[in-house]
Amino acid sequence: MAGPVAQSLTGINIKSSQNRLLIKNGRVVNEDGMEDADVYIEDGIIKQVGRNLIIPGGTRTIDATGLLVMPGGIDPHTHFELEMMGAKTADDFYKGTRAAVAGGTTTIIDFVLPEKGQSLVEAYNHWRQKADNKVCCDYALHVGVTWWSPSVKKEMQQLVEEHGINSFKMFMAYKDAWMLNDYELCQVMETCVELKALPLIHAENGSIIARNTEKLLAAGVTGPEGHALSRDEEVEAEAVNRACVIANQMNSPLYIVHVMSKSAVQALRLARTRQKQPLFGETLAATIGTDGSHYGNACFRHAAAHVLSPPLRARDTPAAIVDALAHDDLQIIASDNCTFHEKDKELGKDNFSKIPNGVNGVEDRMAILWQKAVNTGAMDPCRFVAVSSAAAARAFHLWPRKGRVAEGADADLALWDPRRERTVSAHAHHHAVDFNIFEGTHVIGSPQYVIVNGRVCLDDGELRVVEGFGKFLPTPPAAPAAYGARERTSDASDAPPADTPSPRASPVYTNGTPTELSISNKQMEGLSVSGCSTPTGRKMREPGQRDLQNSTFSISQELEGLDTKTSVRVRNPPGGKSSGLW
Ligand SMILES: NC(=O)NCCC(=O)O
Ligand SMILES: [Zn+2]
Ligand SMILES: [Zn+2]
Repeated sequence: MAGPVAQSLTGINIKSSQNRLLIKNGRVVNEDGMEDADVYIEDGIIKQVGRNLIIPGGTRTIDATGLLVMPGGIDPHTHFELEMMGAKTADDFYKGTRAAVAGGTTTIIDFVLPEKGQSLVEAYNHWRQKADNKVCCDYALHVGVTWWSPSVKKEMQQLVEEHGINSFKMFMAYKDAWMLNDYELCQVMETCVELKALPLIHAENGSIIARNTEKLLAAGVTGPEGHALSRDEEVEAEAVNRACVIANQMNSPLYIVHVMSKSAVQALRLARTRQKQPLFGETLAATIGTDGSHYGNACFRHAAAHVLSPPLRARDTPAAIVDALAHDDLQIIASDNCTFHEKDKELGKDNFSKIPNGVNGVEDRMAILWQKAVNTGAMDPCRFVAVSSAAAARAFHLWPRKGRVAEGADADLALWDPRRERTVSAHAHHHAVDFNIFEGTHVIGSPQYVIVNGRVCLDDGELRVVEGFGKFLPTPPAAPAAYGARERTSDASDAPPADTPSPRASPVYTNGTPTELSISNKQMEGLSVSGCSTPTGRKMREPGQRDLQNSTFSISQELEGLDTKTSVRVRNPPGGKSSGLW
């Protein structure tokens, strides 16, 4: 008798402590505001957010005093278990998602990349097989359109309608491998519009890169420095501009992956003034956390470890890219985690064009962003949440189930300690690879707890992930952020579908026409815009924007005198003027 009773009692205890969780005394941060509030979680879902909550007995309590309770990070760009350029990435779906969770990321979106001529659905099934039993956190998938034919078009439809895919990546680079020509890009984008899927673009001019590479090799430049020389900023910016023009002609929204240069940001900024449909810009932790000076390192291993495409840029680029993220020229930060062991990077020992492309980032993305953007004062914690989580949730139609601390949302949380100090190192990271491009970077701010679907996976600094615990997230088409913007005339029209949880507070949007919103200093007196995120990528321009950088606010109020098609929710900070953050 004693055995079964004890077992069942233990079972109850385990069940209750796993299923019920109270996070007390923390400061909840969303993209549009912060509040001191407790968070109660049951069965993987956030059930209550507020003060003086009534909580059932047997609930585990985490004291979050001094911690920021933020939505877990969403990294919309990873490559786990990818075979590329004759090598296979070091991080598989287990080690990759384990590293993600260690750094505060609770959802990743990986890329299915079919071989030329391979069925897209077959490649998708292969990716599901690789990932499903290994992921430690939830994941979704983009599918690459690496070749084109009528059968590919049919399979895109099948993937959207039957397999939960709502985004397709195209390459303007990797000539003779994944690259599509402009005519093909037009057709893929048209198909995306028909399916209400979001087209993603790797924007670099592959033909110029191929020719430059031939010339550099002929001139005896074979080392990793040749990688950057073969594809300078102009080569990226031209492709960004061309991709935007093609999207505009096809009347398509567009998402540019891994924007790496100031010139590319400038091209995006210009395009956005004329773009008819939403335009998203993604950058990488690598871009803000390091720079292209490493390509000149005499050690091949060191220089090659930094090779990715587009390449890292000049030393002034990281600060400029942080600024672009802070001011909504860019909306999202990803990692493009694509790690290769030293022996694989050596495939390009005598020819830089054969170095497998890719770096780490899924683990350190959030801490690097915090260090480079929040600790420097470029960004407030709300904007941090927007670019590291909420904006990706919106773009890929996971919002507000993901990317938000709110009743009804998935209990994916990063309990962030803004005082926790550490030095990034390959000796301490959780990647499979033995090199870290952020080696030696001192960061202040890291997660102390990470909760994945209600399970405490980083527990007071100790990593306790479970292989296969995560699940595949089907992403439906017609994300409002990509396809709903033109119809939107008020916050209400952006309401989530009936089957998704409603957020606690209305998000901030500019919407309607593709004009830039300008707010005068007079209009801004005593007011702060709530959050800085705009799902359509529309910008809020000077002088209003700067005034908003360090603001906290609570009471909603509509600004008068703005274009009637533009609805901006503003909040009056307690006491009239902006106060400190936390
Ligand atoms: N970015 C990179 O260098 N490697 C991963 C493949 C890609 O995203 O282009
Ligand atoms: Zn790419
Ligand atoms: Zn990539």
